[in-house]
Parts: sequence; structure tokens; C-alpha cells
Amino acid sequence: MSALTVTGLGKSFGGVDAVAGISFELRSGELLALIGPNGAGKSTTFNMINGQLKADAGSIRLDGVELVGRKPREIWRLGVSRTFQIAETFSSLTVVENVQMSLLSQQRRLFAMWHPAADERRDEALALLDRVGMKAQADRPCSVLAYGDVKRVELAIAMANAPKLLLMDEPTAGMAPGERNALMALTKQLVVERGMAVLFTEHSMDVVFAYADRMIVLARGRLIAEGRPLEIRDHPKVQEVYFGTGKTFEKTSS
Ligand SMILES: Nc1ncnc2c1ncn2[C@@H]1O[C@H](COP(=O)(O)OP(=O)(O)OP(=O)(O)O)[C@@H](O)[C@H]1O
Repeated sequence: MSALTVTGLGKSFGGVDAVAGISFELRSGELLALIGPNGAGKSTTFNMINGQLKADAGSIRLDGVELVGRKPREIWRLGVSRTFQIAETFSSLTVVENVQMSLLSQQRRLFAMWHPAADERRDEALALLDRVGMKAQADRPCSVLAYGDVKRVELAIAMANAPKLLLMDEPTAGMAPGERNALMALTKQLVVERGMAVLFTEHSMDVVFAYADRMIVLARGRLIAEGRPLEIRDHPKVQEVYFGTGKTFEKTSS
């Protein structure tokens, strides 16, 4: 069974159909890339899946459970994580404290009640950091980390929820090519190891072609193509929407 089943999903803003009735599925253990030109509806789709935006139409089911109409925290507890953007890690806390906070919030504990540097769930947090190669930096403040290392910590924070579905918004933006590949290779290992499903947006076609199992392509809120990376690269509609945008499908590592 698919982990995620999206059917007829729609959202309009003042008469503009940001997402116009899209349907797709995502299986456990699969990395699905959501691509499309600027304004295609990618962020709106992500925001509906994690509950930040309420859908106007359609359904989003996670393992058969309807997510539309639920609050973000409830959706998170049901097993949907989203990698935090850099500003959302608590830079005054250490690396391990950030992961501990995420573990505790899964138990419905209030952040305000928690005293930083407490030992609660520290071992679990360290195990997650070990998995993303950040254990050695566990006691450093997040504020002093290199950018690529922050992305690894964000991944550990998202994994604290033991997600069935991980949403990654432009995971490699701002990273050097070597770091990009390392982060995506790690993500792929986690997907295989944990049978998690990943939906990610990405502007770098190199990353998409190297790591996505499948892709879906949005243009002006509509899903115009879906398939394996090589099928998508040669798809006439996709060529058409990308023509003139400066992005090409010529460079690929797959
Ligand atoms: N809060 C909002 N109010 C009004 N219009 C919005 C809002 N959010 C998105 N839109 C519009 O919806 C459409 C889809 O936007 P969205 O941000 O989902 O696209 P995107 O594919 O994520 O684009 P980008 O790659 O530039 O981030 C655009 O026309 C955008 O202007």
C-alpha cells in the first residue's frame, strides 16, 4: 500500500489556483521529487501535506488516515516530518539539545518545561546524531556549525519523530556539490534502512536525477508529468515548461 495517497488536492488564493486538483501516490522506501518552475505550487502542496495550509479540495491520506483538516502538530505526531530550515534550529542550544527537544516534543512534553542540558533522552539523541555523522559535534552550539553540518542536524531532528513521511524543502540549497551528494546519499540510506517515504523539492536537476526514484512535475498548479527521471527528462510537456527558464535536463549523473 502507498504511504501517501493524494487525491484531487486543490488550493486557491483569491481566484488563483495555486494547486488545481493534483493526485499522486508515494510508497514507503521511495524518494519522490516534486519539481516545477517558480510559482508551480510546490510549496503550497508541502504546506497542505503538513497542515500549515488547509486544502480547499481533495484528500491527503497517510497509511489510510485522512490528514486534511488536522493541525500541523497532529500531522507531525501521525508521522509526517519536515526538515527544518536553518532559522528553525535553536541556535543558542547545542546540537544534541536540539535533537532532545524534538524527541521530547513527540512525547507531548512542553519545551518551556524542559531545562536545557538535562539528560532526558540524550542517549537516543546521540544515537540519531551518530547516524547522521554529527555525534562528535553534539555539545557544540548550533550557531557555530558549518552549513552542511546544520543540514545533517536538521535531518536528525526530523528523524526524531520516526517519520513515515519526510518532507524536504530544497534540501541541498546553498550547498557545495560534494556536500549535496553526501546529504542526499545519507537521506537515501535512511529511506532504505527505515522504509520511510520522502517527498522533496529541488531546483538542482543533478540531485534530482541522481537520487529520485520517481518524479512528479507541476506547472501552474497542475500535475503535468510523472515517472522515472529518464522518462521525465524526455517528456515533451516538461521540456516545454522548462524551455527558456535557464534550467535544462541535459546534465545528469544517472
Ligand atoms: N499565501 C499566498 N497568497 C496568495 N497567493 C499565494 C500564496 N502562496 C502562494 N501563492 C501563489 O500560488 C502560486 C503557487 O505558489 P507556490 O509558492 O506554491 O509555488 P512554488 O512552486 O513553491 O514556487 P517557488 O519555486 O518559487 O517557491 C503562485 O502563483 C503564488 O503566487
